[in-house]
Amino acid sequence: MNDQQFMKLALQIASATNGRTWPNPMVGAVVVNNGQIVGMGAHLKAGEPHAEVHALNMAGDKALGATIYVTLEPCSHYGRTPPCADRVIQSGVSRVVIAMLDPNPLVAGQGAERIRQAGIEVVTGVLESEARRMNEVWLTAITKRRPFVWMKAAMTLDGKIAARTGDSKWITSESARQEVHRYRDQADAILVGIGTVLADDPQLTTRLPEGGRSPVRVILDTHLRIPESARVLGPEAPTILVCGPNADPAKIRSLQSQTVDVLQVGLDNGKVNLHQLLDQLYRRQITLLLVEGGAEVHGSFLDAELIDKVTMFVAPKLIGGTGPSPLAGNGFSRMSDAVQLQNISVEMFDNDLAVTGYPDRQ
Ligand SMILES: Nc1c(/N=C/[C@H](O)[C@H](O)[C@H](O)COP(=O)(O)O)[nH]c(=O)[nH]c1=O
Ligand SMILES: Nc1c(N[C@@H]2O[C@H](COP(=O)(O)O)[C@@H](O)[C@H]2O)[nH]c(=O)[nH]c1=O
Ligand SMILES: [Zn+2]
Repeated sequence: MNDQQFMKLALQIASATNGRTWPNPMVGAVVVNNGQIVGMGAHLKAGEPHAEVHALNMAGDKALGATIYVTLEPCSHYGRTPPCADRVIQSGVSRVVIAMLDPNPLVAGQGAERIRQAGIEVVTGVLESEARRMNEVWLTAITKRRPFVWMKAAMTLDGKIAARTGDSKWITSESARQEVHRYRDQADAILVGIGTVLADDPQLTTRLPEGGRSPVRVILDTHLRIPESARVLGPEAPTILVCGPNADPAKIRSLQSQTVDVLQVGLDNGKVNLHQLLDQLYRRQITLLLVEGGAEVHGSFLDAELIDKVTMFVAPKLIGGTGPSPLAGNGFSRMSDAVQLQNISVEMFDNDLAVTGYPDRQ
């Protein structure tokens, strides 16, 4: 096997920890001596040992003269764990192959430099784009200091998220909706607007055959119109109600509970300031925010240029009429100003399409 194949293995081990290492990145490491794998490991949970440490512990003295493949530059700082760069140097490996440098300002090339200074050969950029894509969430969070925003919507072929009566059950198939629960299982938080709560009374929990973890529920509700009976106020997952500065204090107190928090943020012409909201959510260590609608919320995230990834489910059915489309808000006046999506992928769930893309940011 060559460098790319061993790095591919390290990436596969890392991606198996999807959604569980936050607010840390997913990282995998493989130690190879004379073409034989002598150690491998992944970072399993923030605060626990890093991938390199697991792999080098497994290799033991077989690390001597070996090559270590790691999907992220060995760290060089004392966070919740000691620096991997030192561990790598002590291990006796003679070559370090890195997929991507670590943009965390605490590391940012210093790890690789320290290893080079110790006279060890360092190669970088092997399967770099795969490594960046795998940690797209963490990369956005660590560089932009806000959660990665993943917009998910579902519409009929004629572009509606509900009938003109508001009825929306169901647009997509059971298997497409199950895929959405796998997104929720990965997400740290899920966000909807009060309109969706009033229309659908959603639970917004993760309900997979194998269980899954329910994200924090974030409800944009500027004037706290949410009824006390709303299912999202239940105890099965934490809920953050986001309202404006002049919401009724009595209502705030009546809504607060063991699992319900009320977060007041500033308003931008009558709507929640999304930059302030994301800053507050980031402070709560939320790095992947799944935005599930409705149209006004999606439109305001688009207007604020805060969408990092889009998945649109398209069901091959026609509802007709003047029902709502997936994105409202201000939008753009010219088609040439439309947000162009890149790195498009299309999946099918029964007859439903799931189109995923990334807004192309110049
Ligand atoms: N109506 C449809 C969707 N509707 C999405 C709305 O957010 C809806 O309120 C929630 O999905 C309901 O959440 P919960 O199941 O109660 O946790 N989303 C979809 O992907 N397909 C559809 O057909
Ligand atoms: N998970 C991971 C790294 N994560 C890096 O270290 C930071 C977290 O440090 P700590 O708080 O000590 O866990 C994280 O933000 C990222 O920059 N580095 C690595 O060498 N290998 C790993 O497996
Ligand atoms: Zn480390």
